[in-house]
This record gives sequence, structure tokens and C-alpha cells, in this order.
Amino acid sequence: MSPALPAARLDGMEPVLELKDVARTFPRGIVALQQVSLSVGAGEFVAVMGATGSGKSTLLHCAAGLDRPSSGSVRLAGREISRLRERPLTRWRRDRVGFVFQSYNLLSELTVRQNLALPGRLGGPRRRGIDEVLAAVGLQGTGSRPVGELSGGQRQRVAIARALVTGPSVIFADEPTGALDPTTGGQILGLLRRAVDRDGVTVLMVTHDPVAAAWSDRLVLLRAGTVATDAATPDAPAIADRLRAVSTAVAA
Ligand SMILES: Nc1ncnc2c1ncn2[C@@H]1O[C@H](COP(=O)(O)OP(=O)(O)OP(=O)(O)O)[C@@H](O)[C@H]1O
Repeated sequence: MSPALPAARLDGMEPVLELKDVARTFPRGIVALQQVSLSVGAGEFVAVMGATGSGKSTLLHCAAGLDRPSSGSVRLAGREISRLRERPLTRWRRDRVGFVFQSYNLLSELTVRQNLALPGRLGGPRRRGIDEVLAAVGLQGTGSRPVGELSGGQRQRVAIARALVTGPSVIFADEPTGALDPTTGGQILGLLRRAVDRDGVTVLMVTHDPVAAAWSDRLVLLRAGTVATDAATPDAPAIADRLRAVSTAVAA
């Protein structure tokens, strides 16, 4: 594989993420996911929504190889990962996946540039240059600043740049705008949208916010650990209506 090419460009027509009949149960009979099947192509932006406890984070964790399904299979970037041993799984995640979390997960005492160099220092690929990704997220000139001095919006830009620097097939985003004001959140979503449109990255994003979900191409609504609907993303008011409908059905 050429180190210069983002992994997303190499995935061809095969789905970049495929879950088949995924179930995840926790002790004391808690069923977080059951019979979840989902096939996501390269360059799709998928939002996952649902009431609290409907299984969104569990789905993201199983899809990204941070957790293992109790049954079913997960194929990520061409490889079945649900039964991979820990080491190859860690390597596969490092090589193929980027993460953006609500809480940024950056090392605040290190500079922006040091945070972006970290995946490479931990043995991950560096398919794009640090200056290139800093420019892509509008942070040129900030490389030498400690992350601890940055605003929340700037930190989330760094987190996206850190995800992009490895040239991932999929970026998993868990409430990426949850800690940001609407304007800053919109800028962050614009960056994820651009990663999809320009670089062919696939994004799977968990969110509670219909306005954030409206940036996606496809909306997956979970109800009690199952996929209630999976369809093209409508506008924000229609998303809010659908979300209310699946949440009410659970409460009823
Ligand atoms: N580590 C765990 N141990 C036991 N139960 C868990 C664990 N993680 C999740 N659960 C349970 O699984 C179900 C789904 O949880 P999950 O966090 O995936 O929901 P969610 O839709 O992301 O919720 P929220 O919107 O509140 O973040 C819940 O009933 C939760 O209590």
C-alpha cells in the first residue's frame, strides 16, 4: 500500500463497515444491542440517534473495535474484527480508524503538533502531513501552542486533525459537538462533512442533536438496541419528529 494514499481511497466498492446480526449483552441480562445489521459504504456520513440507553455508544464501540459483540460479526475496512485478538485489533484500529469524542481526548500539556505526532510515535501510519491537516481544520500557525491553552472549539479541531493525520477509513465521532456552542459545533460538523466530501472518509457519528445529525447523509435511529429506521437524512425538524416517535414508542 502506498503510504501517501488515504486508506479511504483503497477500500473500493466493498462496504467499509459491515455489522451483521450484532448483539451485545451485559451482565444481569442487560441487552444493549440485538440483531443490528448495518452496511456503510466509503464516503458515507452516518448519524446514529435514539433515546438515552437505546444502544448508540455500544453500537459505536462494537463497530470501532473498542468493544466486542456477544454475537454477530463486524467487518471494518475489509477485515472481520469481532473475534480478532487484542494486539492485531489494536493495530487495525490504529491503522484504519480515527476517533473524535465529546471530551477531545487530547494531552493538554503537549503542544498541538506533539498531539498530532502521537499516533505516528505509537506506531500508527501518517498518511498526511501535520501542516496539511492543521490547515484543513483552520489551525495553521497554532502547532507550537499547548493544547491546554486552546478553546473547546479549537481543541475539537485538533482532535479532528489528529484523526485525519493517519488517513483513516472511518472516523467514529461520539457527540463531537456535545460540549460546544451551536456556532462552533456547526464549524466542527462542517469539517467532518469536508473530510467525507473531499477525502472520501466515512463518518459514523452518535449525536443527540437533530441539527448536528442534519449534516449527515444517512440517519440510523435506534430503539431499545435495534435499528428502528435507517434512511436518507431529512432536515432537522423532521429528524426531531422521528426521534420523538421512536423515543415515545419505547416509553409507551
Ligand atoms: N459497561 C456496561 N455494563 C453494563 N451495562 C451497560 C454497559 N454499557 C452500556 N450498558 C447498558 O446498555 C444499554 C445501552 O447503553 P448505551 O450507552 O449504548 O446507550 P446510549 O444510547 O449511548 O445512551 P446515552 O444516550 O444515554 O449515552 C443501557 O441500558 C446501558 O445501561
